[in-house]
Amino acid sequence: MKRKLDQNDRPATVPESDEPSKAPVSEENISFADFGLDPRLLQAVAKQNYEKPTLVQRKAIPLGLAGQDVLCKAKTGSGKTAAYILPLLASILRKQSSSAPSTSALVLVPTRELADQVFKSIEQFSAFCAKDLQTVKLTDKLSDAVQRSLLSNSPDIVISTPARAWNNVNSSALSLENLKFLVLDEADLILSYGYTEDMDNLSRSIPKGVQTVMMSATLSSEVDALKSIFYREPTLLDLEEPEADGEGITHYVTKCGEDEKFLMAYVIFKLQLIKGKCIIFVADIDRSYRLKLFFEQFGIRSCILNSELPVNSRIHVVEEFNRNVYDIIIASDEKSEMLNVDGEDDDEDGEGGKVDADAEKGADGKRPSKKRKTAKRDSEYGVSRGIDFKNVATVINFDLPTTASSYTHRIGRTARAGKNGMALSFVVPESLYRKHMPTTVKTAENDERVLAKITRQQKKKGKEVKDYNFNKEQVEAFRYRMNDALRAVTKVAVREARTRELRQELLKSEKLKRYFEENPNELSHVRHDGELRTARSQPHLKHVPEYLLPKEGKKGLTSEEIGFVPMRKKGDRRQKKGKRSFRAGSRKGDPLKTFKARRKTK
Ligand SMILES: Nc1ncnc2c1ncn2[C@@H]1O[C@H](COP(=O)(O)OP(=O)(O)OP(=O)(O)O)[C@@H](O)[C@H]1O
Repeated sequence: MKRKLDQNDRPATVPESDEPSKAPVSEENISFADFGLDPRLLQAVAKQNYEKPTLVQRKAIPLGLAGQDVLCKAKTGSGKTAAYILPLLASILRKQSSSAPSTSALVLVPTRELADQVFKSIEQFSAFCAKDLQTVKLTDKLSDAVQRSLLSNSPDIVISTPARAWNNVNSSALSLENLKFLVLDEADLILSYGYTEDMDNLSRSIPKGVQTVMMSATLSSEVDALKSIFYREPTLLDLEEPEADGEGITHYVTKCGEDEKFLMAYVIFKLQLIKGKCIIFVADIDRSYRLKLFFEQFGIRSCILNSELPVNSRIHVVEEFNRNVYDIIIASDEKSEMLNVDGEDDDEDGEGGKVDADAEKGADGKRPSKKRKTAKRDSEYGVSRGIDFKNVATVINFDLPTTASSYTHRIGRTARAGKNGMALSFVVPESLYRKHMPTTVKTAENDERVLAKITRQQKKKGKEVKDYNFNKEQVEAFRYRMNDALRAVTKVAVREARTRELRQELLKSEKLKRYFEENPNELSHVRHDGELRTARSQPHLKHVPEYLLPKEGKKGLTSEEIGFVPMRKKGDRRQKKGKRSFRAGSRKGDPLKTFKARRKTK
């Protein structure tokens, strides 16, 4: 059995290259060039401005290049994608150009969103050798005939969910006969999405000796189960990166009643207490529309992400968010909602997944009928796992997730690639929980108990979960307006908004489908953060009257050190415009100083 490596081990041997031998390079100073990668790959790495490999890349790339099986656990946002893509591409480029075309690599992912992201990463890393390899992703909404024709040329790399991959293998459209490289990205999630049977089937079609790499942010019993598809014992990389003081994520919670969540969200966004881009997680789809309509009342623009929306729109929303077109995404994290309806206990270390899988699977190992009934939802949807939302300053848990593990993945959307970020969670105390939480959101596990687990989980990582120092008295001044807005957001308005958005997005999705490949730049006019206008409009709410604002400005609402998370890089579109940000102490643009909360221009 191969031994387990940890981060203190010296780097695995860098494979031989034709270059004359150099003095050994120390672990920390290793560069991408030291891996002996194909120059075309190095060019692509340089184009992405990656200066140095991250820890997971330093450990996993040499193993991958040496042909070893790897099972790797590394934290969210640590650069796992490049850690497997680079060895995968290197292995394909080593293939004899004279050999007959065949599919050499299969990348299995749990969601369509992730498939799209992996596809784009492969495109970026193969930018200088694009003519030498072909990549196909099978997760778009394509007919079987189209998928068959895509596969007819035996593309070098296929990216797919296990279900799609198996369908195509089963119909002989995809041959895995010459497979050399298998990747399971977000490995622990693959089983919890109900792909057990597909994985079993696929494992029988995969030839022995295929190099297998599994990547995950958590190690769980699902990963153990998946190990059975390995033909060799993998090298285990269990990497825990030390965070320097003040780096990474700062965790805040604020205890509040159900309606106070809306009050705080209003104050936070209308008065720009939090700067930069933000993802707000809510427990279900209706809640996301409720919050969006609520924000609309105040002229706060936001986009929605949920499993009901067409996949093209979902992908486009993430892309545009990453290009800084939008500031706020409201995402319903339906997996965690559905997976924990029975309130099973979860693992405190955030290494969970078992609960997810057990709750998700029926006795036959398939997804439960509850899910089949909601047929319109895409079972291959997922945003809290694996998606690389860029430069997210804050993750707000408007509804607390039901497990500590789910918390880890949600907050992993911020502080990625060595940046800083903030997580703010609204926690409904036990006394109010039973009484006021909507039944759709309520679970057997109440917020306070989940919070206790999260706190323990973070403590083990040396992190503190702090109180968000909100001056509740000052915030109270805004309650009247909050109530006004919330009254307009009726159940009927939410239902209509949901239907309307779906209709609009289906139309947009058609457009996106037609133009995605040919004219990606022409899509800038397809926005996803328009007003739904199904709630009664109250124009006066869009302005913040002077008398509501505390004399001390922002300080009157939150303590000085929280809220602002500098995230922007040079050359950022919005930063260039310089429209929304204001410096501390400057009156210009600060709604608390000018007493005019400005609406974002369209
Ligand atoms: N060596 C590097 N230097 C700078 N940035 C990097 C490097 N490697 C990766 N990144 C960037 O870090 C971000 C996170 O990378 P990636 O999505 O691969 O993380 P991950 O570990 O797969 O996260 P998750 O577990 O959430 O899927 C990406 O924006 C990526 O471009």
